Amino acid sequence: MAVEETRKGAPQGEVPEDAATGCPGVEADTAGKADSCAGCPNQAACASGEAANKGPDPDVLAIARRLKTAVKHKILVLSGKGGVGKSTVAAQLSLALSANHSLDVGLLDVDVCGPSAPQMLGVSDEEVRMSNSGWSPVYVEENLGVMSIGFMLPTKDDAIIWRGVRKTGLIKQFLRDVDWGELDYLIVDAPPGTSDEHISLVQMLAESNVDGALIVTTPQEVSLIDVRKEINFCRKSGTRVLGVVENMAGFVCQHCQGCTDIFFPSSGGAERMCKEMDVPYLGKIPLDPSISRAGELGRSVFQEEGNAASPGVGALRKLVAKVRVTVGDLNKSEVSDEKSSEAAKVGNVSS
Ligand SMILES: Nc1ncnc2c1ncn2[C@@H]1O[C@H](COP(=O)(O)OP(=O)(O)OP(=O)(O)O)[C@@H](O)[C@H]1O
Repeated sequence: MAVEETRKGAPQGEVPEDAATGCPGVEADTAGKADSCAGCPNQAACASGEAANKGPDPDVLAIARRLKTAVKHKILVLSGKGGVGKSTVAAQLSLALSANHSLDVGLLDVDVCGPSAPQMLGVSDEEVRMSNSGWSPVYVEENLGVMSIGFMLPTKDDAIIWRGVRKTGLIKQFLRDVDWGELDYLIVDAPPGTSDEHISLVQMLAESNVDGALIVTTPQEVSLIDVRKEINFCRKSGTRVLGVVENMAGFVCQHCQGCTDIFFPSSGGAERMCKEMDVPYLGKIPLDPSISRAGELGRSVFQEEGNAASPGVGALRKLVAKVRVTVGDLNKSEVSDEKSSEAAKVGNVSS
């Protein structure tokens, strides 16, 4: 039915068999970019021009030249809903990886409406510089660079009131024009949801060998509903789901050690949803004051004094190791060695 409707609206021969309802046709200027293209299996091929044999989009190729081989692992950090801790996970993952001085790490914050990486990495007063080879990231450490639209706003309180096209244009520029050099990891903090910017991000990276997406949720059904959509979006766009991490899952009282579910998992939480949707579950991170304090102060939660025993830190540490195993940077035996190595606790195992 959907395909029939589609075919009525587009010139003969231009609509793929499995096209989504409202397909504008593979030759159209809006091919792969129209609202109706969201979730269509041909979206990336149409957007790149491949479906119409127009040849791939030159920007997609330019991004691939920059990132495909120079950056070993590219991980998108996604969430269905805002405020679930996506930027916190992206920032702490970057900080934890870069604690291993043999790893070069970049954090690209393309959450254009709520850029928080500069604050979470403690570099909000820095400015981005332009060089002959592109924009230079701001360096938190010698082996940790960050790029965010937050650096380009005149003041911290300025809002970005841009239409979708301009936002997606900026994301494209960030992917194409930031000179990261060689990296072991590029962590991309994406906008929440499955918005236009989000779709463009995946399209723009279509030729860059992205490892996959790490999806952050809270235990509540309101967040899980959106995560299911996010997982379906990943499937349709050919993005591997590296796993789902359940953030803010319980609060452990520092006085009595009792655990309270602040965000009640009414439908069984993320673990059950992962089983139902057949995607990896990467574990829980509790609500932990040491995590929010580290984010506020722009520091690594792993290196803050007195945090070693806090439940959130242990959970984040396990997550970092699981992510490294999932992308093939560590094997499981190296992870078990981690338990006896203090340095390895922040993912500091030679790769
Ligand atoms: N496990 C946690 N324990 C304590 N505080 C947390 C935890 N995770 C996140 N937070 C806090 O929750 C707030 C929201 O987190 P964050 O900004 O990372 O969410 P987000 O999903 O990136 O939001 P947005 O999509 O709106 O950018 C922050 O103040 C952060 O410090």
